[in-house]
Amino acid sequence: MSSYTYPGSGRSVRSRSRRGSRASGRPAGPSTRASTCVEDMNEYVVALSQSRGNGTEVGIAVHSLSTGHTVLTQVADTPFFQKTLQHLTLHPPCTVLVPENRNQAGENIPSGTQLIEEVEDSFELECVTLPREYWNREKGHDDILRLAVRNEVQTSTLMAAEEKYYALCAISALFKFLEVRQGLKYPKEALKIRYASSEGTMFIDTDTAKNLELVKNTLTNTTKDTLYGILNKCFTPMGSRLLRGNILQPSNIQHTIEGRLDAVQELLSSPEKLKSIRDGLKALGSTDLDTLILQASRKRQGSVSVVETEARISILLQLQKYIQGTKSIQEEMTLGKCRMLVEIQKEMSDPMLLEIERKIQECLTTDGITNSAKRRNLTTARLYAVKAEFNHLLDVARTTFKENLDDIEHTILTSMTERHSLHCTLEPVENKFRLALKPQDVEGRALPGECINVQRKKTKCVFSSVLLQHNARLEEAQQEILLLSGDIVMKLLASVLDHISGLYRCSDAIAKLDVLACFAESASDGDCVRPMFGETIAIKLSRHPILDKTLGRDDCVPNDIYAAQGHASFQLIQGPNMSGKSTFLRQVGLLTVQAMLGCYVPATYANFRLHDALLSRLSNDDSLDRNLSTFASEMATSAMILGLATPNSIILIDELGRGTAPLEGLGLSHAIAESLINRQSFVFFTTHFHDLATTLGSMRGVVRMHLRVQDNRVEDDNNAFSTTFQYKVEEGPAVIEHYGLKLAKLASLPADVLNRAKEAAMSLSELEAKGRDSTASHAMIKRRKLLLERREADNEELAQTLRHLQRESLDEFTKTFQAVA
Ligand SMILES: Nc1ncnc2c1ncn2[C@@H]1O[C@H](COP(=O)(O)OP(=O)(O)OP(=O)(O)O)[C@@H](O)[C@H]1O
Repeated sequence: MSSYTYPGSGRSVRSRSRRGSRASGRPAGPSTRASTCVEDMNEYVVALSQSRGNGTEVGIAVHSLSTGHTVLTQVADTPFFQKTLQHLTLHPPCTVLVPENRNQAGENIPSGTQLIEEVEDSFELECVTLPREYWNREKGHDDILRLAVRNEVQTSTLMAAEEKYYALCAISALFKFLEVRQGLKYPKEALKIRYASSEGTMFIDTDTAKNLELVKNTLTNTTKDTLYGILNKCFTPMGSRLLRGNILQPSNIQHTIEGRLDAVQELLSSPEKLKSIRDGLKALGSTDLDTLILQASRKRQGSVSVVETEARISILLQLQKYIQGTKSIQEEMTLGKCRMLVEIQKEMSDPMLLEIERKIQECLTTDGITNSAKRRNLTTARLYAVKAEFNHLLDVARTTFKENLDDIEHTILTSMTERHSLHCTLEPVENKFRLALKPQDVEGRALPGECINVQRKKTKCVFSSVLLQHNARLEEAQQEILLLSGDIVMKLLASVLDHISGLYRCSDAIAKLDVLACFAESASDGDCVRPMFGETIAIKLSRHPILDKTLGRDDCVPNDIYAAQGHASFQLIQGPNMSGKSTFLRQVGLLTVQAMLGCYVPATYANFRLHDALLSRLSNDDSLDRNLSTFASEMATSAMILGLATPNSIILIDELGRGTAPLEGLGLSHAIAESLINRQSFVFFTTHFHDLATTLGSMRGVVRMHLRVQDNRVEDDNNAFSTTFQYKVEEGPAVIEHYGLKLAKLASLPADVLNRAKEAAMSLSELEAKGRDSTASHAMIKRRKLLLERREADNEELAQTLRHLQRESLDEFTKTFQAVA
């Protein structure tokens, strides 16, 4: 068991080696290493509040440090906390807060130790404990009231969180931590806080997200060659964020998905419109509107110093530019017919945005201090950022300033020319002025004594003058202007933020539009088809979405996929090593996610089901880095799958039972498969166990498939042969035997080793065949004996036994018949 130190509130709770901690403790949980991607930069502060005792109710509050977005939720979790981990994968944490508890001796101990272990192992961080009094339901409720932007989202958040005790506790601890420990004080009603329900989404456990490489390439630790990487053609950070969230938690509500598909179809039908919209989005640049809104909220209060005023003006001008940018996009959308595009257009033309634009336009000059061409004239820009005639007092101060400036210009410049023949110019710098001369005017020449702070540069010589320094009136007037401007800008920002909900709505709308336009763009450059949804999975000539891009369309072999409730829910897939089994499984998973995002898929026809969960046991999650044995990991993942699988789940299992003795592996694989068949989940199951095909083959719902391989056999004493992998999935059992040996030959294993391996394999096959015969005769003897014994038993029991034996014999007959055929 891991050793913890209990150093008191707010300090790390763990002082153990992460590796190996599980090996000595409870059974290993499924690998849950998070699938974060580089862009996320783990920027979320997360608070977790778990029900006491054996319950697994977990309240989660997450807060983005860059956008201020706060999401709370409460989940009834599995024993290994997959749902909590999935939520954290969506919001990669930099800090995780947990409540501290006291044991009988009055010492502080972290509560929910198992949850803490899972989180620490998955996200490679150490949780931070906070005193119990921070975790307060009422305070959580008040925080939402105090900090959330007042709009319909706040109302629905309060309603949804009303009965969620642990979620409210978590949010109260979160804000207490941010305010007290981090000194982050948010102004009232400035944050986007929402309650997220997992209802209406497909659950994807963290292992599956990782193994399908949905958002992170495990080899390169980037988004390259991931589903996110190939789909993400978004221009805005909000769009990319939304896309990533949707990939990790796709919708399973048909209305929502069809709405997106309608929008994509409409954009696809008008390439010019799509291009103009994407050009408009591109012009918005990489500015993160959510971050900008948060910065604006933070600047709502504070000093009116020059630096602060400058920052406020910069934010206001960026907001104005953003709103103007959205206008051009709206114009392109006026012809929108489908529901979602109409809604987006409505959100983007929110009257609040026009009001914000009007207010900024009325007050500020647009070519203010953000204009880089004028940066050298910063002081002047600062002084004239607020428009003339906007404020009478400001106009008066400016007139005084101008008079002083003219006066100085006249006195000093004239005096310099007349007395020293130096033709100076006046140059504003920071909050003061200085004089400047061209280098050739001062070359080899000493400057008069009244010139001080002389700096000779390549392009000019700058200096100050005693006269200039003593001009207090000029500085006074300048300060007056800056103070008045600061006050005006502060009020302007506050009045702009009265419309903060309009800004947040606009940000959401831009994100949605960006994602839809990116789906349309992806669909426009390839043979993709609009997916449909029904009771069966039927996909014609589908391509692996990532291989399609990386290998190229010509080299990516298309495959049909079919599964249906009842007669074909369990696909048992066999084939030699390297024949493409794992790739096929991943293809099924990726296409399912892609379709449920509302995205066209690479196929010629596609019908999907809407699933409640996508679960998997794929072969590259052996978690060596977590000191888990392959077998322990397999069993834990299988337990998780069996715990969550329903008839609406889609499950991908790749070569189960490899990590233990073959017979045990076969037995476990059979039992797990049988359980999934009985649940009627849609399962794609690859295996190297030939016997599994025999034991499962006759069960209702099982369809046997194989990956076609062309065996170019010229088998002689030298084992000369070659195998062509065709990556084509076909119905029926696999036909090539000892393909492992053939692949080993291709890998240039020494000939003597190969020959020995072949001999051993042949002998084992013979032994196995003999064993099967003797087992069969043994079973027959047992059956006869049983029949004799049953003669004495009551008639019904006898009838049942006979029926059972009849079924068994029939099955065996069918199998023999199929084998002979
Ligand atoms: N449909 C396809 N089109 C093109 N190439 C493919 C296709 N399917 C698989 N491949 C290629 O074949 C290689 C082997 O595929 P994969 O790993 O899926 O085989 P496998 O049967 O699972 O092998 P093993 O049993 O050894 O794990 C992959 O590297 C992949 O690039």
